[in-house]
Amino acid sequence: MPLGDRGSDKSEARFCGVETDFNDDMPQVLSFNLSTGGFDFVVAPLMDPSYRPSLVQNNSLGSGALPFAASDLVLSPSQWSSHVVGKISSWIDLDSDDETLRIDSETTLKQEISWASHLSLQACLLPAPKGTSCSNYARCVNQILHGLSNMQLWLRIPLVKPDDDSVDAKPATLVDSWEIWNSFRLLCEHHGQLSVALDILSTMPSANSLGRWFGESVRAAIINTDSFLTNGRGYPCLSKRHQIFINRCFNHSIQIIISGNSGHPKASADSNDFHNYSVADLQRHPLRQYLEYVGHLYQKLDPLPDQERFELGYRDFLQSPLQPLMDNLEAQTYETFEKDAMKYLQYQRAISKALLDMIPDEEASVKTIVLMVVGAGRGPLVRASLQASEETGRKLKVYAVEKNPNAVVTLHALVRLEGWEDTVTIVSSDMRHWNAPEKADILVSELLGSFGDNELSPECLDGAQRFLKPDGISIPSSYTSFIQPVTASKLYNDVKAHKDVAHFETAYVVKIHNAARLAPCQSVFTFTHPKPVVDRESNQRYKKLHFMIPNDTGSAMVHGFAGYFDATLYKDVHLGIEPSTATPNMFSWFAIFFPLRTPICVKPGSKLEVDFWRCCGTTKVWYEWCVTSPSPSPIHNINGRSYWVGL
Ligand SMILES: C[S@@+](CC[C@H](N)C(=O)[O-])C[C@H]1O[C@@H](n2cnc3c(N)ncnc32)[C@H](O)[C@@H]1O
Repeated sequence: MPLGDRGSDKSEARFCGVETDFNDDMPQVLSFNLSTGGFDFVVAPLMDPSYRPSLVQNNSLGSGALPFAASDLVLSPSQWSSHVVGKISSWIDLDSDDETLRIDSETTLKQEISWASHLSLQACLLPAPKGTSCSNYARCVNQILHGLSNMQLWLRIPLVKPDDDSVDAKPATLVDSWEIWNSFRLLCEHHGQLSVALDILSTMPSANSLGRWFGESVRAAIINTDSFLTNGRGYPCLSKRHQIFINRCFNHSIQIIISGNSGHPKASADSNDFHNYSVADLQRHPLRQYLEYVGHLYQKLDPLPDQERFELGYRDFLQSPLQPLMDNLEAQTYETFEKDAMKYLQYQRAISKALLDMIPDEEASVKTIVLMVVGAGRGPLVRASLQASEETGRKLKVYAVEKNPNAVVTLHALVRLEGWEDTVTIVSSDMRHWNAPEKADILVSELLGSFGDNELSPECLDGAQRFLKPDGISIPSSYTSFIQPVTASKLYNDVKAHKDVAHFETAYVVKIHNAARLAPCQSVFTFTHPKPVVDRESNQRYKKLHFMIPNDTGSAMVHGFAGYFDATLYKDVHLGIEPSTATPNMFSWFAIFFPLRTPICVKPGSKLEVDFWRCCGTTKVWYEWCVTSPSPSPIHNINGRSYWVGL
């Protein structure tokens, strides 16, 4: 379905559909709901609900033609595909004990999907599984999925989760509907074209349990008119909890579908009975008030900040991490870094503090500090250092060391352009091999990846430490990586699409958006510079982590781990992307994602045990990771066979 994202002009956003009953006048259904109603698409049955294959055969009525709602000719191909979602007959029950019903259901489901494919519909809405056991339904859908081209199948799932402490819950509602979805998609092997349409009821589960749905493949939220309240003026409105949920749906590009009959004084008449309307009635679609209310919620959202708008295209898009040591970065990569004013401001603050600590005011005019920017790129940290010198009145002698010969060309140009001749010396060398003519008071570097040490800052700074004075300062002075388990079905399916183990054993840089964070972050590896004597041996690390899954979220699926870093530049000046302490308005780093080959289901209140290793060889550094509880996963990326960072 066409769908505007929150970055586009709000007036053009398209996000709301309407569910209709069976009607064989498809052009009228479309024009009434799209033109009069203002909806963007219609969820319409494809077949007469009274049709049963067994009855047709028994009565020998079959003429070969099936009782579809309309011939393909009544709408243009683009109308079918852009404005109609096929609604599969809701009577079907593929797990019924009644064999006739079961067989009729399978036949009908396959006929309807085949017809929907013929019409090139983008999606079909599958009725909710009738009970908790849905294996035959899933088998049949799985067969269909394996023969589908592009169509999405949206499995209707009522949004229910009984509270653990609810005493009055009826047995039928004692099922967490996420469990139904979970068994269905496991039976269908996480097929990428199977997603969810959540039926929003008048009562909402707890906010904590709702969160996990935003990491699942939810395409639509169906709000029944019964779930609306009536405001003081007789118009439909939603409870605060519903509003919060719908706002999150907008933010996750989940389309809204209005379903049911008008039950509010200011929105009268039956939406499906438009044949009996007067001309005046037809001016006003009975569900239009509901749509307008949803539109009003959308309009009320705060506009996305510029940076978020800019990053819309990167949401959930997997990228290979940079290898700035092994590869030479390109001009446009440097340019992107250089736009991140916040990053350099933090460095300038840290350098200023260090300069002030190093030289008291009375010695400022007689002493010169030797500062080396190692991995200078195209010079922004040189500039930040010179600004700190100016700000504090401390004199500097700067060396800019860079191993990328192309960036060195720019550095030489900058010396002339910015008048750095008397202060800055450019050195074209790998810091690990440079014979420095003197020792440094301060080493400034930014060799950090999304996971802190993953661009080999530890190894590079180990090499540079030779030319730092014994009491010298490194900026950053330390950095720590963090991980947290996430539900991220989109990322998981994108990795899976490569159909090989290697992609499941690779870490990706990604702006994680459609994800549910299942437990707070925990720290993984820390590196300190200059390297303390106890650490001198190696940069190998091993950490076992225990995540507690909260009690009130319900079960959830772990598709992998989101990774972040936080760096202490100097004393209290830090820089990082760990969500609870992230530096605001900084965009140089997205998170990193470590996938799991097989997603792992975690129960509320249970413990998730994860192991992470940082391994070092003579030519490469790599991570290995695994889950040991609730069930063991294979150890990923053994010997760095799939993903490594070159030294
Ligand atoms: C992440 S970039 C940062 C560049 C620049 N400081 C900035 O903030 O825009 C890291 C830079 O360090 C350089 N670099 C990485 N390892 C190095 C090494 N061993 N010796 C010298 N330069 C290195 C890379 O070529 C790259 O220019």
